[in-house]
Amino acid sequence: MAATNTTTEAGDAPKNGVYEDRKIALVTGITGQDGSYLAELLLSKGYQVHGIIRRSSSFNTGRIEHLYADPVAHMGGSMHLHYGDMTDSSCLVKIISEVRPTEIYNLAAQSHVKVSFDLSEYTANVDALGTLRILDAIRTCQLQDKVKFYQASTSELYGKVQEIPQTETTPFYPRSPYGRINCTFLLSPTIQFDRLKRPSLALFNYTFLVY
Ligand SMILES: Nc1nc2c(ncn2[C@@H]2O[C@H](COP(=O)(O)OP(=O)(O)O[C@H]3O[C@H](CO)[C@@H](O)[C@H](O)[C@@H]3O)[C@@H](O)[C@H]2O)c(=O)[nH]1
Repeated sequence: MAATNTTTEAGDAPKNGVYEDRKIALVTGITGQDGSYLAELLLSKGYQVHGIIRRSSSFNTGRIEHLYADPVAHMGGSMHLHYGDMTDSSCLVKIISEVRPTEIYNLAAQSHVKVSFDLSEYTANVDALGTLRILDAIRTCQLQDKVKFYQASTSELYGKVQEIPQTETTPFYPRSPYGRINCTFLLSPTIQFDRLKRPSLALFNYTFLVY
C-alpha cells in the first residue's frame, strides 16, 4: 500500500472563500467495513476521496484496493490515503489543512463491543476524544463554516431498548463502554459548533436514524 500526500487539487485555494463547487471528502475509518462502502459511493458520485489510515505491519487496505485506478501499484484515480491516527491531534490538523475537505466523514472507531470492555480507555480515546480532535482540527483550520461533518454512531446507544422500534426520541440505554462512549460524542458537536453542519447517524445495519 502506498499512502500518498496528494494535495494538488484538494489544496486549491477557494474562490472568494467558497468551497461548495468542490467535492472533496475526507473519510476516517476508510479501511473499515462502512468506510470502504462509503468511499466507493463517494467515488461513484465524482468525489475526490481522501482516507486516513493507520500504519500497520500487515496489509489493512484489502477492502479498498479495488478503488485505486491501478490496484497493483496502489496508485491513481481519485482516492488518496494519508497515514494518521485518531489519537494524534497534530496529524489530523495537518491532513485537514492540506486536504481542505468540503465534507468529513468520521467512521474511525474501535467498534467492537466486547473489546470495548477489555480496552475501555483506548476505546474512549479513539472514539470519543478522537471525535473531539477532529472537531478541534476543523476549527484550527478555520473550516467550521465551510465543511460538512458526519459522525457515525451506533444502535448500541439503545443497548437495553426502551421501545421498539427506536426513533429519534427513544431514550438511550447503553450497556457497554462502546455504547456509552457513542452517547458522549453524539452530543459533543452540538456543544462545540453551533454552526457546523453535522448530521449524526446511528447505524442500524444500514437503516439510518438522523439526528
Ligand atoms: N485513522 C484511524 N483509523 C482508526 C483508528 N482506530 C480505528 N480506526 C479505523 O476505524 C475503522 C473501523 O472499521 P470497522 O472496525 O470495520 O468498523 P465498522 O463496522 O466500519 O464501524 C463503523 O460503523 C459502526 C456502525 O455500523 C460505527 O458504530 C463505528 O463507529 C464505525 O463508524 C477501521 O478502518 C479502523 O482501522 C485510529 O486511531 N485512526
